[in-house]
Amino acid sequence: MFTIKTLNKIDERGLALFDRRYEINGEGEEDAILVRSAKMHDYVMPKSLLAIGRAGAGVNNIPVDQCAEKGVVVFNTPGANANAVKELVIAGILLSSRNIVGGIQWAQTLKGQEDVAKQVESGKGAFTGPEIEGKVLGVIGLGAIGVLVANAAASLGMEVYGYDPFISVDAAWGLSRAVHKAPSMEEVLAKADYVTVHVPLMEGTRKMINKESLGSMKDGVRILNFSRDALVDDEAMEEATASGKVSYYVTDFPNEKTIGMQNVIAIPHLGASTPESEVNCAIMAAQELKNYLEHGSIKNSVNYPDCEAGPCCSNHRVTLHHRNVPNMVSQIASVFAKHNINIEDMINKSRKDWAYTVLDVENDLNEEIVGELEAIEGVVRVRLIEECGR
Ligand SMILES: NC(=O)C1=CN([C@@H]2O[C@H](COP(=O)(O)OP(=O)(O)OC[C@H]3O[C@@H](n4cnc5c(N)ncnc54)[C@H](O)[C@@H]3O)[C@@H](O)[C@H]2O)C=CC1
Ligand SMILES: O=C(O)C(=O)COP(=O)(O)O
Repeated sequence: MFTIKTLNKIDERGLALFDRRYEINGEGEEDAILVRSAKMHDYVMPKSLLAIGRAGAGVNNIPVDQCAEKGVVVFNTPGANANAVKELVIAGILLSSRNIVGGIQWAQTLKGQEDVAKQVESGKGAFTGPEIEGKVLGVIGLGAIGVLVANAAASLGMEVYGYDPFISVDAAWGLSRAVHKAPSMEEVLAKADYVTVHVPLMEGTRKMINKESLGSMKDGVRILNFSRDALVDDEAMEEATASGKVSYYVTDFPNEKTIGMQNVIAIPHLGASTPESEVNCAIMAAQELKNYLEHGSIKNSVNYPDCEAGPCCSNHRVTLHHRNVPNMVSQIASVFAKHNINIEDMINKSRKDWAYTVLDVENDLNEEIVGELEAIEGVVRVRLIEECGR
C-alpha cells in the first residue's frame, strides 16, 4: 500500500488512477506528494517520501536540489497546461492594448445613471488603444508555452521574434516559420512593442527584467509576465510604469508591491486554471508517480535522469540513487558479486550531478546486502521494489 498526500486540490480524474493499492491523504507517512503551487521549502519531508509530482510546470516552490540529496524524485508535467497559459497571454496582450480593463471599470461607474448609452459614446474616447496586427512581439523563452504564444501571435498578424539559447529540438520543430529567431535578448527587447517572458525562475533568470533591460526597450512597451513575479525587478518596473516607459505591465503573479503600482494589470495566477489543464496535469503527474512507485521508472523528472525500466524481469528489483561520480557501478556490482547474486538486468542513467541505477536480480536480498549498498559513498537511497516477481 502506498500513501499519497496532496498539498493542493488535484483533479479527481488524476486521483482516480490510484487504485486500491493506494491511499490518498491517509494516516500513514506519505510515499509521494502531489502538489501544485504550495510552497514546499519549509516542508518537513518524512523518510518514507520517495517522490513529488508537481501537477504543473514551475518547480520553484519545491526544494529540488535538497530532494535529489535525499533520493526524492521530483516530477513535473511538461506542456500539460501550456495551452491554457497561451490563451491567457493572448488575452493579456489584448488587455494591455485596448484598455479593456479601464473601459469596463469606467462603464461600471455608470450604473444607475440615465443616458448610459449616450455617456458611453461620449466617454469611450478615453479608452482608445492600438491594434496588435503588425506590431512586434518579443517572446523570451521558447518552451512549451513560449512556442504556442509565438505561433498564435504570428497567426494574429503580429511580427514575432523569439529568443531561447537553450531551445529544445522538439520546441524548434514546433515553431512556426513566421517566427523570427533572435540572436540575443537585447535584439528582441530593442525591437519589441510587446515583450512576454516564458522562462523558469532560477538563479540565472531572477530579475532578468531589470533597470538595464527596461532601459533598452522602446518607450511605451507593454510587458507580460505569466511566468513568476521574481523574474522582474519590481522597483525598476515601478519606475518604468510611473514614467510611461512601460505603458502596461500584465502580471499573473501580483505581489504586495506590484498590486499597488500604476498601469499594472494584475491577474490572480489564472494561467493554468482551466478544467482542461487541471485534468491534464493531474493525470500526467499521477501516471508519473505510479510508474515510479510501482516499477522505479522515471519520466519527466527535474532532478533525476529519465529511466524507463519496464516491468521487473526477475525476482527482485533494487534501485539506487547516487552521485554521478566514477566507480559507482563497479562498487554496486561488487556487493552483488560478494553475495553471489546474479544480476539479470541493469540500467544506469545519469543527469548532471545525479545518477540512478536499476538492477533486477534473482536471489532474495537481505538487510545486510541493502546495508552494504547504502554504505557505498555517494549512494543516497536504496529501494527494494515490492511488487516484483515473475
Ligand atoms: N501562469 C501560470 O499559471 C503558469 C506559469 N508557468 C511558468 O512558465 C514557465 C515556462 O513554462 P513552460 O513553457 O511550460 O516551460 P518549458 O520548460 O517548456 O520552457 C521554458 C523555456 O525557457 C527557456 N529558458 C531558460 N532560461 C532562459 C533564458 N535565460 N533566456 C531565454 N530562454 C530561457 C528554456 O530553454 C525553455 O525552452 C514555468 O517555468 C512557470 O514558471 C507555467 C505554467 C503555468
Ligand atoms: O504550472 C505552473 O508553473 C503554474 O504556475 C500553474 O500553477 P497552478 O498549478 O495553477 O498553481
